[in-house]
Amino acid sequence: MAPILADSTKPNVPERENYVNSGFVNINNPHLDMLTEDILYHFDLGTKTHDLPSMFGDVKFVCVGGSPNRMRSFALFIHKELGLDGDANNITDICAGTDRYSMYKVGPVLSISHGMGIPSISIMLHELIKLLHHAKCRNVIIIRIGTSGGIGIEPGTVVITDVSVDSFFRPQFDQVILDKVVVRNTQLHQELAEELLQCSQEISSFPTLIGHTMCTYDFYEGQGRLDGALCSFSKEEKFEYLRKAYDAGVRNIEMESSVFAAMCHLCGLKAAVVCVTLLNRLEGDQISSGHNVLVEFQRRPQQLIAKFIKKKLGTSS
Ligand SMILES: O=P(O)(O)O[C@@H]1C[C@H](O)[C@@H](CO)O1
Ligand SMILES: O=c1cc[nH]c(=O)[nH]1
Repeated sequence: MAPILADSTKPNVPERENYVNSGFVNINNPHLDMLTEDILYHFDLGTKTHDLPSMFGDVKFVCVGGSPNRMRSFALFIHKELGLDGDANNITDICAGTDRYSMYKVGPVLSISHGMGIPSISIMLHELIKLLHHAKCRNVIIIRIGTSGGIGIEPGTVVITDVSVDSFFRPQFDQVILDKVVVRNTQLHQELAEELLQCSQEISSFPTLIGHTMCTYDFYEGQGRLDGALCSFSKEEKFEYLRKAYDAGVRNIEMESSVFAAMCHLCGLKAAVVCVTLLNRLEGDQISSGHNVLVEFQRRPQQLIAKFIKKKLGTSS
């Protein structure tokens, strides 16, 4: 068993100040100072090949989500919502030189895909956080707009995460570093979550709530599904587990929030996780709603975040 450590990478400032440290991103890696060039390999960007401050210095909102198509749609949507000049269809993928992630910039909004699961979003976040640092961005808000499985709530409900919990309902992310397990905090920014909930009250077309989000390493066995290629537990055991999760305050399950919360927290980025629920896991495992319903569900977090961004920019009517 690897030794378990409390996190030693924590910036040496009180919790609250972590978010107001001149508004810059807190990078906590002394080795970076030794690099003459930093290549953000999975973005196909670099400090010598690209002028990152002029390309990204004005970014104030970063929205991330699993699918490249969703993040392109979000970029087109936010372009329209912000009433920006030019033809949105000309928006190009900044990461077109690689097929790992897609990235679109629309005014002060960056929309990036992160793929599925903790390893994929974690790589993207390392490079994104360094990009924000190199670009000297300040006061950035980062929001994951995703999909999830709900527990005991109506499909289509949008859940704003207060804390991400692991499969044992613990508010922590266990990062393996060398031969040690480093335990990291997975609290999301509470005021931001409240602000988003308030914003949602102005949208009457779908329910929104704040709750715990369980982050797993897998979609099937890891989320207690009976319909994977492998399953070693009974239907009764599945329901007992999901009911325990509900009683612990979990309202939805997805696969990225824990590392997202942990890394953003450590780097002083104000972060939120806003996921729509595609089904109620107490009613089934298969995502059987029609294509149009699922498309409409996926737009819900986008609508909420567009409203929030417009409010923040003072452009909402
Ligand atoms: O960002 P998305 O909505 O793709 O994230 C959830 C969690 C997994 O990555 C994926 C599973 O279908 O959906
Ligand atoms: O059930 C679900 C649906 C979407 N994403 C998940 O991780 N789980």
